[in-house]
Amino acid sequence: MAEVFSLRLLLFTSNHRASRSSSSYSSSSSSYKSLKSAKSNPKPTASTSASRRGPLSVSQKTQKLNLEVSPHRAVSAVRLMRIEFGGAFADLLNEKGKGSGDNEMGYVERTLGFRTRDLEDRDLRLVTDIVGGTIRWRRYLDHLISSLCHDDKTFSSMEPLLLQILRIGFYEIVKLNMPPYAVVDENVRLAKVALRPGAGNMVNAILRKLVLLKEQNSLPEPKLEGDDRAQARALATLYSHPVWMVRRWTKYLGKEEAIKLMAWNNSDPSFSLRANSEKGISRADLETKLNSLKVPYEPSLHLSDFIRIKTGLQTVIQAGLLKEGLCSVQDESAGLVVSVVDPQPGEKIIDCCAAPGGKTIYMASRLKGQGMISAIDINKGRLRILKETAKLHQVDDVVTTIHADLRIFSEKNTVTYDKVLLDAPCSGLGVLSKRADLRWNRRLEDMEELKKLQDELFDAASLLVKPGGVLVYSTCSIDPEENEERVSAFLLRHPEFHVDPADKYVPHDFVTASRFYFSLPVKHSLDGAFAARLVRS
Ligand SMILES: C[S@@+](CC[C@H](N)C(=O)[O-])C[C@H]1O[C@@H](n2cnc3c(N)ncnc32)[C@H](O)[C@@H]1O
Repeated sequence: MAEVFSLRLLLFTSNHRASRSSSSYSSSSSSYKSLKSAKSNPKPTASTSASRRGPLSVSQKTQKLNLEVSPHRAVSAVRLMRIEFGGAFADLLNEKGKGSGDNEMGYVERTLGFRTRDLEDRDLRLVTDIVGGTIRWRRYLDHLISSLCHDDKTFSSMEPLLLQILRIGFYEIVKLNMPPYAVVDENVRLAKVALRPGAGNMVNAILRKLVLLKEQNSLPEPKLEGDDRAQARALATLYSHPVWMVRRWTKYLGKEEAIKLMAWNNSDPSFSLRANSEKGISRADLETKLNSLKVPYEPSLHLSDFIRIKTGLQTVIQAGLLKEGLCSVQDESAGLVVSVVDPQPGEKIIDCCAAPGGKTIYMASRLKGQGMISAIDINKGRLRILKETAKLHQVDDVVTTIHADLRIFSEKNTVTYDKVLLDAPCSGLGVLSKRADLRWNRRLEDMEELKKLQDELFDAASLLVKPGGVLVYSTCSIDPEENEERVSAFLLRHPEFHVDPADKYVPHDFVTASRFYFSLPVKHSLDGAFAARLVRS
């Protein structure tokens, strides 16, 4: 399938002429010229176009034109809408009268005449890159866009799809350094096709201003000046994070480290794969597979069955390695939490917040068929995924799932366990490079609620530990208030527990002064994670 689709669209010829002349940019860049050998998409979009614009006159119906939009941009724009508005996305389409309210891809198909499942691998990768990058850089991009709008109202009242198209264009020009003329041309066309000619003109005017300013090296970036608050706001815009995160990290890590952390969060994430030893797949077997797929990798320095890949995850997925259960995508930082638990064959273990089961399955593989793991979670859907994965990975004989609220389960339960893992619900502040949208979904107020829940779950989990047994509290957060502070508060409430130093279970480099396990993204080039190993007297 061609990278650029020809769309047969019913529009006034005059509209088309106007739209072409309004964009003084031509897509003449060599890299884009090749994309222009578009195959025509036989699916006519006349009826969908008509439904958006009202009934067409006879002259309109007979004047069919070919327009080209790049499918990855169109799909990216609509996907960004769904991510930002979630369930409200369908209503939004109805309100604006541009869709019947079903799913995003139905909307793309009706409006633009192609289906996401028809996208080529290359386009799918572009969608991933553009969506991830545009979300990460949202605050920064919006600052630039609003600075280049006529007035504040133009920006604040901008219709959502138009804003997404502009964000994509700004991201491509400023952060991806793509050929600006091609980007302007393609995004203008997308705005015209997906919205109306006037929207295309607006995209054209704003993107052209941007290109000019970029060429003159005078982008309207915020200055790092004024008091702490003003500087935090400027940093938040420059590195595109919420202000409260900048203030928190500046407080706990210092300004320089906070900046490095934000830069890390904005970089392309790398992934680790775990060879599925439960199914008899060794790391060497996985390496052979990756070699044949031409996916570059590096063996983990810390875990014998892990491999790091910077690119090629799509290839791994498409080759069916995950579907066949030959390997799992699991960050080494999560693998090291399992090392802190140190599951041994024959042990009775309970994983208290288990779903979707990354750690449960890895722990089960370390039991080598001897022992048992009870996996509790309050979320039925996620627990179902865990159950299916256990089956796929052939560890379902040692894993039992329990759908329950841990706080209620532990009060009624009389059984105690050798080892208890509490991988607590947390802010996820250690995984922001992988979870591009998470930074915008977390609020400072969430932290207080989370800490209360973490304390309650910690107390509940402690009831399940047998005398002499082990309790591991872990998070994928780098925030001391969710980590060390929760453990200190727990130890004050529970003097029957003491710290078992993490040094025996993970490399020294990952052990804090308080003898907990801690991976820090900038230092270890992994996700952030924390684990405290406690023993009951
Ligand atoms: C950080 S995630 C666990 C990730 C999991 N350990 C893994 O490695 O794949 C936290 C989990 O806690 C569960 N949870 C939250 N509140 C709970 C409760 N009161 N009882 C049991 N599970 C709960 C959530 O549904 C979520 O699946």
